[in-house]
Amino acid sequence: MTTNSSLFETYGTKGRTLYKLYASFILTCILFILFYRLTHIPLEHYSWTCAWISLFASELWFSFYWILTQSVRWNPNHHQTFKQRLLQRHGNELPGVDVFVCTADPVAEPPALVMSTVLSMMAYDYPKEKLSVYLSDDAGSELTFYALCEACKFAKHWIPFCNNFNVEPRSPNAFFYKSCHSSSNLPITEEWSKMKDMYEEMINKIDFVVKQGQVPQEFKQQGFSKWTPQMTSGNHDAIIQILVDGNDKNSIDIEGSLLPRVIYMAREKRPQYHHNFKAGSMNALIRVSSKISNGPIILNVDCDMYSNNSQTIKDALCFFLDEDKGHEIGFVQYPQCFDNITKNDLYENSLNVISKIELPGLDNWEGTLYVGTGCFHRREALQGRKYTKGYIEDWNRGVDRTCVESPCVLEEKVKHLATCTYEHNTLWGKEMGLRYGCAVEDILTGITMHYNGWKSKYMYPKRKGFLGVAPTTLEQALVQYKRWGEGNLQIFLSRDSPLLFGHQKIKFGACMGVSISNLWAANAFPTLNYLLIPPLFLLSGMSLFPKVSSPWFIPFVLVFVAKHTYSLIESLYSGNTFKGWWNSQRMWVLKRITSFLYATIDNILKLFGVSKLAFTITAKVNDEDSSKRYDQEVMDFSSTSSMFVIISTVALINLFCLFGGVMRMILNNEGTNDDALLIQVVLCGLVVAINVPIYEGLFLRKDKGCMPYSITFVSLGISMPVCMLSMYSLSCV
Ligand SMILES: O=c1ccn([C@@H]2O[C@H](COP(=O)(O)OP(=O)(O)O[C@H]3O[C@H](CO)[C@@H](O)[C@H](O)[C@H]3O)[C@@H](O)[C@H]2O)c(=O)[nH]1
Ligand SMILES: [Mn+2]
Repeated sequence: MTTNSSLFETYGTKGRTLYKLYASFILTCILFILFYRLTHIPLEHYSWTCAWISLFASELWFSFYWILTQSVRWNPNHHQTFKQRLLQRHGNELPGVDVFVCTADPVAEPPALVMSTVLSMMAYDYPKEKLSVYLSDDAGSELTFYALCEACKFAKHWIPFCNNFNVEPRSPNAFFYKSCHSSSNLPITEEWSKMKDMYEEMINKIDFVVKQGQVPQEFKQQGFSKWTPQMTSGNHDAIIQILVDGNDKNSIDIEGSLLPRVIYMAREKRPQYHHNFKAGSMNALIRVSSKISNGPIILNVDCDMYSNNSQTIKDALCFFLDEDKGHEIGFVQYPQCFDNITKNDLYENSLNVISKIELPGLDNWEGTLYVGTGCFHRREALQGRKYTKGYIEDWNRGVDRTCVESPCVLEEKVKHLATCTYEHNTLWGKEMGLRYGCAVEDILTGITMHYNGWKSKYMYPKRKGFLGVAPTTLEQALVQYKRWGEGNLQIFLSRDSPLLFGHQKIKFGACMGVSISNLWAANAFPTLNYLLIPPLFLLSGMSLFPKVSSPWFIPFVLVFVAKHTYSLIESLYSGNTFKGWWNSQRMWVLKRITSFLYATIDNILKLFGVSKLAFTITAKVNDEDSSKRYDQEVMDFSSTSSMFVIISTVALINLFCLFGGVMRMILNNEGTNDDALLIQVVLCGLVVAINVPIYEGLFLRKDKGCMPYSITFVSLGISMPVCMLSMYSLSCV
């Protein structure tokens, strides 16, 4: 129910009855397939029986997984916000908002890029006295600190420029790039050129310093004394620097308006203490900010995620401040969108289907995911408070700074909150703040907040709220998914598992929906099985599927055709191209047999205490050569990753089996048996078709991005004997 006093409105998706009919149809066919498998087990020889049962097991798993994916397709939710009403009602007393930006490595995450994010955050269309931007630098790098000092100077010009010309997006990097490369509505005026020159000057300075690897003495201003020569990124004191302080008369831009607060933080690092990656830095930020600005709303972004829409804060506040439902909302998540996706999305980085279908679907169950960036939190909820009926937020919460301390005094006063030992014997990382010990701390933290009784909203606005950088090589994409798959499976196996233990705490639909990603990794073995067994048996002429003439053939074909047609429609609806869908089908296979396989193995090793948690940061820049390949949508194999061995081996086995199997059928001319092998031929043929870029990388391409020779040799060395052995041993039985 919505009244015209609501600050937001929710509506479902059209055509759900049709969808439910389709789903029931698929379910019926699936049941037929499973029944067929159970009632037709071949008992002639052992290997055939085993293969049959293994396919049955895979199909059973895929069926179960498919049922999970229905939860988010049942009725995806969408929201509309009313910012005008918000301003009418709360315009004069909007809550304080603290923005947290995390960075961790000045090489993988160049300071110039991070500053564009920071500047876009500073330039939000929001009362500046209510806005504070915190940058956590896990590398404790003076290069990043230098860049931030420069960015604060530049902001004095940039923010008034944004206001005067209604600039969008407010990341200078994205803005100038976009206005040079596409038709921008802003004419190239004198101001525009002046601003661009100023921006380039700043970037050149930052890049110069980064290239030098240190800040030249003459560039050093106040604050740099905290960096000593002995300091390393993994071993240093806590550093907190208030660069722009709201109370300071000098904190104004060139037009005399107040600037938002800007704070730099590098928490203490010592080799003997685990720093808990991003979760650790977020928790330090929560504590430090509580003494400096203490905004009741926290916005968290990754260092590459700039604000693409200056109205997003107001947009998000429409949820929190809604008189009817706002009090129970713990967080509002915006989709993770990217600026560098190519037309056909070669590595399926866009997350389009997740953003357009799955997260809105989870919203319907009041339990969307916190995905680590582009998320607004209620500070109290993030700190671990449980929701209780009648809870009333104090939106005026803040820090009483009437008896003003100087920034230097304040910096020293809050330093202890960012030390290694502060959290010892506290609930931080367990029940307070972001949760520790998981590679997807964001997902786990979101789930915990739901367990604590908070609801969440997922908002996909017309103009995207945030844009970031997606991985641009195959290896980076797979490594990122390995981390995600691993962390998610760990959640599934833990006491926080929504599917196993969440029923009483959150809606069952949410338990199912969250488990889709929790169980990504578990698809590895069933998929490998399906990619290897049918082709190897095709090679030996042994059928594992019904004949074309058998009535049991029908459910197999129906499921296959209907499921893929639907996935194509869904993909097109979510904004992909046809080729993009085809690419996503390939990545679906590649991720499952590498990232998710490794993720599963790592989880097993972790159970035995062998493997330790790691966080490989995704590089946000690449060399020119590989960027060019990415822009041209040519797959990049230029590394000797063991993942590529698996990919090549599976692709080669399918190629050999298709070739050998079809040859055998032609030579033997086994008319009746051909009929029984058709599904295997088609399956194998599709796997080969999808792997064409892999074969090109192995044998045809000569550029720097082709498959390294060592990988070609090793994968040939594995796939050929496997095919020969299986042909020989299976033909003998
Ligand atoms: O020790 C660390 C490691 C990472 N980060 C920051 O965490 C963010 C995410 O790292 P990135 O390498 O870009 O990983 P992604 O896979 O792109 O990140 C997604 O997945 C992560 C969980 O695996 C979440 O933490 C992120 O918020 C989410 O965007 C970046 O800003 C990093 O600077 C830290 O602050 N400290
Ligand atoms: Mn990232």
